[in-house]
Amino acid sequence: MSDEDLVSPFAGDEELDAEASVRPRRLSDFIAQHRVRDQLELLLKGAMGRGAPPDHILLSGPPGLGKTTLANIVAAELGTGIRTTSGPVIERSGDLAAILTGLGPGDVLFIDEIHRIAKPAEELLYSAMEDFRVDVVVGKGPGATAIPLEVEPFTLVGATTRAGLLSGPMRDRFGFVAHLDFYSPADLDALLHRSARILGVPITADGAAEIAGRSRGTPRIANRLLRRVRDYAEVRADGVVDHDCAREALRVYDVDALGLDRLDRAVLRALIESFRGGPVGLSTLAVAVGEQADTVEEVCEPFLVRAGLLARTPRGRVATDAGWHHLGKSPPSDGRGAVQADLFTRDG
Ligand SMILES: Nc1ncnc2c1ncn2[C@@H]1O[C@H](COP(=O)(O)OP(=O)(O)OP(=O)(O)O)[C@@H](O)[C@H]1O
Ligand SMILES: [Mg+2]
Repeated sequence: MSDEDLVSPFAGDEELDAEASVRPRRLSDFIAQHRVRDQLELLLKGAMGRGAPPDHILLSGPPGLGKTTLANIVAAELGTGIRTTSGPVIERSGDLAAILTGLGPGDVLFIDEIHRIAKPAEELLYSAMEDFRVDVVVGKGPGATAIPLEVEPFTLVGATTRAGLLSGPMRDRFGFVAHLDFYSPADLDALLHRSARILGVPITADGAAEIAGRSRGTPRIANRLLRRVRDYAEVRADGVVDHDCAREALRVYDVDALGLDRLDRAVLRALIESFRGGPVGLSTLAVAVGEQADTVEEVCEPFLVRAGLLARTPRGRVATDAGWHHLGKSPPSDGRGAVQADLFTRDG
């Protein structure tokens, strides 16, 4: 992963091992998200008390907030096996039928990116979820016959970053839907102390706070920044992650006080310096920073909008007052920058 991607919410290929070492295994280790944790605990304990698998569970929320972690925790709490697959991998309904009929009683089937499952497989999943049986069609044309197969009672845990793309019938078949929200700096602070303890990295309260504030509300980013700051602490300092060390390390990696990286700042700077705060169209803005419009829209903008620095208006992108202040500049006195970040989140 390049340092450009240091604040990306997506996991890099070589990052999974590093993540596994600090991934919470039980509900009691899962930091924050108290509402979801509470509800899940009731759901799981209730089901265990009855000796039946719990309702199917849908976990939705942005990348890096703990969906895969929770899916594994569900199986650990239930004491069952877990079979993991993902929507894009299941191309044919036969693939899914094989997975379903291979499940042991009470197992958890985790389907990541469930909104990307192919339609025929999705339909097969409906009957499996509802009646614990699937009809496998053998042969083609008029001679095709449907062979009903039993599936052991199981719990489907689906994860999606795009709950809106899930079909209605699919969503209706989940008895429990949990939406994960971004974490507060205090939550990330607790998370960083936990990770540091597991990694054996000495960390001070203000060191953790410094990293937490730059982690964009995302555990994956907090853990990643911790790993980079640890490198710095071990190579250039005395090994302790304290405030100065965290600040210096993140300066080296170009992650600023709000968690913006170089490209995020370039977008904001172009908007303010080249277009006087906007409004300006997405493609024009993208050309100004020498990036693809898609990259600007999908990688930079969501966080700039969430941080209240940029707004999408029907006439184009606009820097908010906070955006001007973040670059150490005063917004224009005509109040153009005063647009509320949350007023126009629709695309412009
Ligand atoms: N509540 C939490 N407490 C402690 N660590 C967490 C928590 N949530 C997430 N993490 C850590 O953050 C990392 C990313 O979490 P996870 O892989 O579960 O995210 P995800 O929602 O599945 O992301 P994606 O959408 O990219 O699949 C994990 O390594 C895990 O250690
Ligand atoms: Mg995941």
